[in-house]
Amino acid sequence: MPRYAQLVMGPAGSGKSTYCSTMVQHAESLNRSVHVVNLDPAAEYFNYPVMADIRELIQVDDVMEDNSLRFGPNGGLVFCMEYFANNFDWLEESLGHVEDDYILFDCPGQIELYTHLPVMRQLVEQLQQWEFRVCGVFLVDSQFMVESFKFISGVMAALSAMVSLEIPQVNVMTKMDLLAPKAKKEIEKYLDPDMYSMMEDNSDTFRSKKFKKLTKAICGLIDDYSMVRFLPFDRTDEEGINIVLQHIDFSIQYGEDLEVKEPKHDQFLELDVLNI
Ligand SMILES: Nc1nc2c(ncn2[C@@H]2O[C@H](COP(=O)(O)OP(=O)(O)OP(=O)(O)O)[C@@H](O)[C@H]2O)c(=O)[nH]1
Ligand SMILES: [Mg+2]
Repeated sequence: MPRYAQLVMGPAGSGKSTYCSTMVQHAESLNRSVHVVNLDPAAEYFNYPVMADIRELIQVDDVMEDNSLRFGPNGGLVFCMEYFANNFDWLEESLGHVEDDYILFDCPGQIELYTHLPVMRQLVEQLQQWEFRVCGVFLVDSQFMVESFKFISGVMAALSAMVSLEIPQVNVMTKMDLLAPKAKKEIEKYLDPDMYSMMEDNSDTFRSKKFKKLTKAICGLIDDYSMVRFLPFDRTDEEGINIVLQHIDFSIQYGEDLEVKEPKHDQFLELDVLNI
């Protein structure tokens, strides 16, 4: 039986922990069981029940207080994640093996974890060895995406995670509920972007010819291969949340191997009441 995992990634404050708790609630309403593992050793607050918490293994504060290490918050986090990568047996023990496992991994916000450090890739490879099908879910805050240059840098961040992890990835624009109606309209063009026209709209702003050429080449590459696309995520919109979940499920073929489950006793009673 395969197991399923979402690796919830994205820059600091992009809404990863909120996404996880929203998804757990949504899954509950669909009668599906989804668990969350906190992989942020600096996490202070999240409002979902955890199946496992990396802070039981190592905490950033302890690393920073260690006089022989003398790390700041970012170096401390990288140290914690490397320690985690050397202790995957902790994760294996914490995960156990539940039937039809579907687990969300709430990852830290340091972008270097997804661009050039090996930890997340090692985690993916380890999960795959444990028979997990893993989907990357890369979140970016819609508030920072309403201008084309910011959008291009968001696209590049998502793309570097895709390239470094080599797993299916669904990119999500979060906090859509915070956008004013005008910005909401404006953002539609960024969900399925035409990079060439975006580039043309901004061609006056380039001072350097070389930079213009480089940006054009990047935009062309992304557009020609339809490499990056975003799905909107509004935590108040159940239907929208479901569309995101369906895309992810599809990418890891969730449901294809599920066995038909016997309804529980009280579900039989419900059917009786309905005369079915
Ligand atoms: N209105 C609104 N606020 C959101 C949404 N998602 C996140 N937030 C808020 O944005 C802030 C950051 O959200 P988190 O879920 O903690 O973000 P994170 O990516 O886990 O942050 P780090 O773990 O620190 O990197 C919190 O104040 C959330 O309440 C959303 O969809 N709508
Ligand atoms: Mg978080």
